[in-house]
Amino acid sequence: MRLNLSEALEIRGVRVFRGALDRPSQEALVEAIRALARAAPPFSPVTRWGRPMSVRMTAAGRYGWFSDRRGYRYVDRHPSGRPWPAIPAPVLEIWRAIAGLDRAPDCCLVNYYGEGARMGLHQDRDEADFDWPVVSVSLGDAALFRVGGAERGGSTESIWLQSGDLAVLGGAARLAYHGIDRIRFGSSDLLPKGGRINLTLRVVD
Ligand SMILES: O=C(O)CCC(=O)C(=O)O
Ligand SMILES: [Fe+2]
Repeated sequence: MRLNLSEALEIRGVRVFRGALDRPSQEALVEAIRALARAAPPFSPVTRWGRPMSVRMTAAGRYGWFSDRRGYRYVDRHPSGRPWPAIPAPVLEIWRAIAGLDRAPDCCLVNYYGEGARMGLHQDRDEADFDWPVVSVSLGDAALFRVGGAERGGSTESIWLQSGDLAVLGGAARLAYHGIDRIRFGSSDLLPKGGRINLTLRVVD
């Protein structure tokens, strides 16, 4: 992994490292995610109101995130009943560069955005310790990322996340509301069928 953290900007306290991953690094990540998805096939979680989410998901690590009519939670197994695969080494390298060596992430959540997929404004608050950041990696098509404050209903700002960008929700922005309004389908040629992959690295418990 070649990481370039020199081009940093901030949106509502969320740090964005533009072009942090060069093309070979992005391709290496996609390869690793392909292998992960063979071991833990992506699925469409259902919200607690019974609606399938437009994003497909899978995960690696000790925990993956799951949702059904009982609500949202971390679980230690893929829906198949098998444990989640290990977090790929290049993904761990990104975490170490941002969050250091003291703690490895427990979860690498993998979100797949096809044409028309989006993710509503939410906080990442199912983790036990908000001192650890959530580190997000964007691969493939550009995505309109919206960020607000720690309270629902406040003002928001938006930025297009591009393939190879990292975003870090940490410090005062750890509980910032955020979401993906839309993707610009087909804007990147990283993924042969188009779409976007987002990875989020999290310390869970
Ligand atoms: O796709 C993204 O960039 C954000 C994903 C996200 O917020 C999440 O998985 O909690
Ligand atoms: Fe999130």
